[in-house]
Amino acid sequence: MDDTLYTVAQVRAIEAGARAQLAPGTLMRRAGEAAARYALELLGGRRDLPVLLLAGPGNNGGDALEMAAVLADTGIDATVLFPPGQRELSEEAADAHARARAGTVGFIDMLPPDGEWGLVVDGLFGIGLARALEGEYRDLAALLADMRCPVLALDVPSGLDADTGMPVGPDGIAVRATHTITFLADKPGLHTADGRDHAGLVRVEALGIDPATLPEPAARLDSRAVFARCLQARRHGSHKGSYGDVAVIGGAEGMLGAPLLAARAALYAGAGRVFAAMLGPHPGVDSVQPEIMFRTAAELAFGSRTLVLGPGMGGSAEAMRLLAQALDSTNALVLDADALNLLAASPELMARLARRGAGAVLTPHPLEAARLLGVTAATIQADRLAAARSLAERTGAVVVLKGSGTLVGRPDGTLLVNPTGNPGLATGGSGDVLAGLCGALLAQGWPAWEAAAGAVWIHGAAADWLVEQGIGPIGMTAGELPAAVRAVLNRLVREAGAGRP
Ligand SMILES: NC(=O)C1=CN([C@@H]2O[C@H](COP(=O)(O)OP(=O)(O)OC[C@H]3O[C@@H](n4cnc5c(N)ncnc54)[C@H](OP(=O)(O)O)[C@@H]3O)[C@@H](O)[C@H]2O)[C@@H](O)CC1
Ligand SMILES: Nc1ncnc2c1ncn2[C@@H]1O[C@H](COP(=O)(O)OP(=O)(O)O)[C@@H](O)[C@H]1O
Ligand SMILES: [K+]
Repeated sequence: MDDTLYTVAQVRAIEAGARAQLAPGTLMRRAGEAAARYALELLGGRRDLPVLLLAGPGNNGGDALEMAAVLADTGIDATVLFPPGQRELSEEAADAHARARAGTVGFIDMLPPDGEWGLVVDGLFGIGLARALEGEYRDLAALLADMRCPVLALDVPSGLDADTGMPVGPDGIAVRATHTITFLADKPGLHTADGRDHAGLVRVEALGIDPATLPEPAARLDSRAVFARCLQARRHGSHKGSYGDVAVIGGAEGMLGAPLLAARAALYAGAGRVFAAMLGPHPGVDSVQPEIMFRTAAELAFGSRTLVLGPGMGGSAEAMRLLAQALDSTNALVLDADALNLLAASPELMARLARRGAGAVLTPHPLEAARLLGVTAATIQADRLAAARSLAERTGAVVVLKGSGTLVGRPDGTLLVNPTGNPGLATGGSGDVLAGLCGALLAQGWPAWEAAAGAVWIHGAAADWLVEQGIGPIGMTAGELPAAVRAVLNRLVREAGAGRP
């Protein structure tokens, strides 16, 4: 699988290199042909339905014109909406325009109110969008939201920043496509922040460029390949001590649920022994999950346990002391929730974390990340990749920046964008499950990078599996995730070992 993601600047450089080797117009022709093939696939047996193509003033519009010409040649009723007042077309877009005009493509300059289409194609703007959509382009993008047919975006949904996954410009809007065919290489903004809502299903069309000639990507999609080497089948000659201990430290008064969810997730993800070390009053046993061993946090011996600090931990002096002790230890750490808020409030604790070196995974959601970087959550979301990079660099830890298209970053700048998961996870406690799962993988000997990448991917895949069974996205609960995590993890291990007797 090609999992590489390139920034707009990188794609421009790749494009320039390719152009130098090819006859003028070749890339646009290939883009139009590939998009037309995809359109036919999306139409399936309904080739009698008309296709509407919106063509903008730049080369994205040129792709749409080229595509319209190809579709018309195959007998499709293709209509191009080419808003009036277009500026001068590039030479290749002008050629595409002439080809479309020469065939049976219909041209309109306003959207008919009662038009019924089998497919609408968004070829308004691609990677050349320089400012927020305005005027008629903004109106057209908004109208596409009401289409009852598939909407195929060419290269990038118009209005979306392909680097960040956010609409371009303050108060900007972007087309919401059901499908995107993106050219030359995949782009991070199609997979994170608002990107998944705007891009829909993403297909990459390399336009004949050999992927082997591409430079090092800005980021990659998270996939099982990242953590495959850690997917080990269990040995008969093993015991609970072989799979590590996880201690979840949290649970200040009135906040027992969060550490319990993390502890259950650790258990279902295969940790040998799981402790819940509570700062506040706590029961002696979890009657649903009696395997969890309760301790009072002050009495917990860290030993060589993997520590998951933060779920429901609060901001007391004791919480701060435990965090400082954990940071000074050599134990593998997952820092979540209140542990992150304490870190954000204390330059001294941040310095200890940075001094610590490897072995810590931080799992902030955007607001926690904002506190850590001293900015707003909106600033984090405006460029999630930059935020994840900066946090990993400043803390020296592996950073998981949560939310749709979760990012996993490490201090050397390596970045993953997670493609699994769904909005069923937008429910209280799902982050606690992620922290516990990550702790269990660390306890079983996975290095921090693989544990973070694996936990994020598996957590999302578990939620996807629940949705497939009708359990969510609406009403999915965090408590349902651990068993789904277990199912996914066992499947991955089975598949990794396939072929072995
Ligand atoms: N990369 C590749 O290899 C290949 C790329 N190809 C295709 O080319 C696309 C990139 O083409 P592109 O550079 O012409 O940019 P594009 O997105 O069409 O828009 C730029 C135009 O819009 C204008 N403009 C900008 N913002 C505006 C706004 N808010 N409101 C109004 N106008 C605005 C801007 O003019 P400006 O006013 O800024 O001077 C300019 O005229 C790429 O996404 C892909 O589809 C393929 O053909 C083959 C291979
Ligand atoms: N819309 C979404 N799509 C995909 N994943 C999501 C979405 N919303 C939340 N998540 C995931 O759910 C988890 C929520 O974590 P967090 O915000 O810490 O919640 P809590 O504190 O309630 O546990 C994270 O792993 C996040 O990436
Ligand atoms: K587009």
